[in-house]
Amino acid sequence: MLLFWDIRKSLLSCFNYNFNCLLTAFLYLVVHVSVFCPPCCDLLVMLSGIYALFFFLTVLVTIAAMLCKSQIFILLKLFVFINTIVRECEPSITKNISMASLLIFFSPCCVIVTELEKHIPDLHVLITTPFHPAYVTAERIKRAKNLQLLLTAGIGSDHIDLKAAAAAGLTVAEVTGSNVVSVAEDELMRILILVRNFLPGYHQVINGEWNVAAIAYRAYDLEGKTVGTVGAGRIGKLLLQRLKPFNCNLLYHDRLKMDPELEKQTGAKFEEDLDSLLSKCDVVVINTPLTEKTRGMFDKERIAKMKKGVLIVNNARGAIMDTQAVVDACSSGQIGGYSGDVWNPQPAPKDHPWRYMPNQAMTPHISGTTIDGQVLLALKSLPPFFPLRYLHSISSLAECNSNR
Ligand SMILES: NC(=O)c1ccc[n+]([C@@H]2O[C@H](COP(=O)([O-])OP(=O)(O)OC[C@H]3O[C@@H](n4cnc5c(N)ncnc54)[C@H](O)[C@@H]3O)[C@@H](O)[C@H]2O)c1
Repeated sequence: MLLFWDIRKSLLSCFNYNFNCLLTAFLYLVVHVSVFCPPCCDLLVMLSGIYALFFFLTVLVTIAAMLCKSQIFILLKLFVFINTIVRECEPSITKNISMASLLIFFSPCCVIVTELEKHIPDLHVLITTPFHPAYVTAERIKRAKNLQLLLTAGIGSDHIDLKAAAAAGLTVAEVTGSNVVSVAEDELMRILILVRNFLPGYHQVINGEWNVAAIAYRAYDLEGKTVGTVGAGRIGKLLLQRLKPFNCNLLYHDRLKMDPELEKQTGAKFEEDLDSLLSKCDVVVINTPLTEKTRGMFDKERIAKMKKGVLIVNNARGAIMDTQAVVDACSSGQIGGYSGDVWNPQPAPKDHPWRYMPNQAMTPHISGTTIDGQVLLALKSLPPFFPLRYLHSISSLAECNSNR
């Protein structure tokens, strides 16, 4: 699979550089030889035919390789999770799983969901992603008589009915710590987008407008603002570290206090009481998992306790928010801006109200799916399967971009 990537790279560079050079040289040759040696024309026509055939084949293989690009990360994930099985599961589970019985459902669009329904009674292992989750309901678990392992390709297994999985004796595993940098960076970006009122300016450009005042009246500097993270685990801590140079007042709320050294390094202050943190923050970022306790944690009453015009970033899970309460608060101005990549449910239906509420900067579930995030996800688990040099060869941003 990685070899294929390299083939694609060399084909593209051949196409971009070598081919252009060769073509230019060839055209020079045709013109010069035809002028000075007319009988050679037939030979040149034949050579042109061979060259055109070569070119046509190159284009075909390049297109095929480009189409395969989207499959590469799916395959990377596959290897990550096979490794997870080997490392994290009891031998009693893994020894019964043959590769033939490992059916994978990464993207449950309607066709694949139908496939999932069809195959679920035969599955031993089911791999799903939080990005486009196949909701593993109690009903599906009940039908999956052979299921032994549920793997999540990412962080957060709330799309799985964990109680039903536990009752059925299933192991649920996920790749913790995998794409946390990608999510933390994305959160920083969203904070700036909201604080600087970036999106209306962008829309003005698209719409051929120019109205500085319409943007500036609600654009601020981040410096000096109070920013709080609800949940300071892996992602929350990375965010606090990244916010430190912006000279904000940093607060965090979590079930657990951070290591004093990290508290000192980031300057973040612990707030034991959530509502106390919320009443102080200009910007609130949500970084808790979706659990029984956090589901609907931000309802109408809690949002009302926040500062008027508060900016909220939520890349954790959509269901931590009360959907309608967010819409109402964005409309009334209680929430000054809401941004995130997680929805309830996913994929968000076309009529999801968050698509149409004012002052939102929402995206599909993309914060953890950068190229670097996916390569890192693989790097954390792949070494037993592949020499690292193959992966390093695709991790440079310039290289990835030049291959688009
Ligand atoms: N949008 C994405 O692409 C994406 C990617 C990765 C993770 N996530 C989401 O982000 C969440 C956090 O990821 P992480 O890697 O930082 O997880 P983590 O387990 O390292 O951190 C979660 C933190 O939340 C705290 N917490 C849990 N319940 C709490 C509660 N009721 N009140 C206060 N604090 C509570 C925990 O103590 C922990 O410190 C994941 O569970 C997942 O839902 C989203």
